[in-house]
Amino acid sequence: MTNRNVVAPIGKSSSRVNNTLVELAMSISNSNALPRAAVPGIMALLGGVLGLPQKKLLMKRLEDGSVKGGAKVNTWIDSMRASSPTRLKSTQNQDPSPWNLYHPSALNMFDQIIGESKGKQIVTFLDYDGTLSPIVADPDKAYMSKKMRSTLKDIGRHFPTAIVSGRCIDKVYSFVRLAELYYAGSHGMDIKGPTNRRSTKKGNEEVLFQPASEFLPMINEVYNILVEKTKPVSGAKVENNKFCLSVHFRCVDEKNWVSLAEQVSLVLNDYPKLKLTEGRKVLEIRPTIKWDKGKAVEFLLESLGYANSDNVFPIYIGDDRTDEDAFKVLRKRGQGIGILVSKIPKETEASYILQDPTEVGQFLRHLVEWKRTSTQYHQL
Ligand SMILES: O=P(O)(O)OC[C@H]1O[C@H](O[C@H]2O[C@H](CO)[C@@H](O)[C@H](O)[C@H]2O)[C@H](O)[C@@H](O)[C@@H]1O
Repeated sequence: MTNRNVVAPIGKSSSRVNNTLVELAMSISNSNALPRAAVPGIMALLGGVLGLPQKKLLMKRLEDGSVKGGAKVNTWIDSMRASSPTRLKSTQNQDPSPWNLYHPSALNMFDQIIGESKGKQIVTFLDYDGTLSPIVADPDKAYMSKKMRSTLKDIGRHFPTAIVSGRCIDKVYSFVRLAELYYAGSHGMDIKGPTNRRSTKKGNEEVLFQPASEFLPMINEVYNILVEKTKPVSGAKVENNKFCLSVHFRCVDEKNWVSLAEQVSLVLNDYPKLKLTEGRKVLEIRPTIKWDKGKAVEFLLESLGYANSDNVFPIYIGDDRTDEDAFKVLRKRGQGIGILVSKIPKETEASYILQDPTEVGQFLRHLVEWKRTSTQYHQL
């Protein structure tokens, strides 16, 4: 094939073809299916068929983002894979590895944890997906079990309790349906307090804090763009979490992950005020404000009157990278404990481990039982 066969006549269609070639060149450079050594040759070949303006465009795009973007896209994908590996190797029933030694099971260490909390008010902070509900393919069907809900009801009766989620509050509330709890949705950017069940049909309406409200129009705009751009990718799903968005990869064939991530990257190039974090087979887009689940925990502790108190023992349970911000806050305060929900070793600021939502349920029921018994003992 000669260059002449590829280059379209001068005019609009020529520039369209050449712009497509620029996109193609970027996809090739970003692709991790090709050996890196092959990329310069292919780029040179495509460079040969492009007109000068497109060459300049290609050079510029490659310089200020796309090759860099390629590395970025691959990092996102590696990170998503690491957060949710397909083949899970349980950490239980293995020889104790250093990771198991440094991050023991919160169930095995229950008595020690309770000992540490002595004389202090326990406050529980619970992530939703992967912590209270098992990970499922369809994010709209991530229901909690009846048993978990009744455990959560008991937990809320005995301890101030907040659900801290990447989801929008309405969605997470529709799964939990407990008006007596605090909710920090959109990664803590939407905080609401308990409400009197009779005063509102919907449940939680008491807004405490919304630090990203000015981003609402931008988030909606990006949501609409992403829905359009990702339509051709089979299995891709964009979820509007009010102050942030999730692009789901779970049902997308892995060979299409790079091109889906590239689409997201291209859209985000036009929105420097938004940033991206990686979760479990999901890319999460949110405002670049300095607010996260950790800040939400601090805000809630302050609202509960424990800003500078030594008499509080927060327990934060979560499974995701975004929960690390909360684990860090507890470490920094030197108060309470972080519990990571994971079957595999992960880098974490949490002190203890629970394997899955079933173990989370067991741990929470132990807490309820302990509280009931100790209250009865004090009443004697
Ligand atoms: O902070 P979280 O409550 O853990 O929210 C993080 C994301 O959770 C949801 O996605 C995850 O769970 C889905 C249902 O099990 C699963 O299909 C998806 O692959 C997981 O990433 C939620 O849908 C996202 O919007 C949240 O950002």
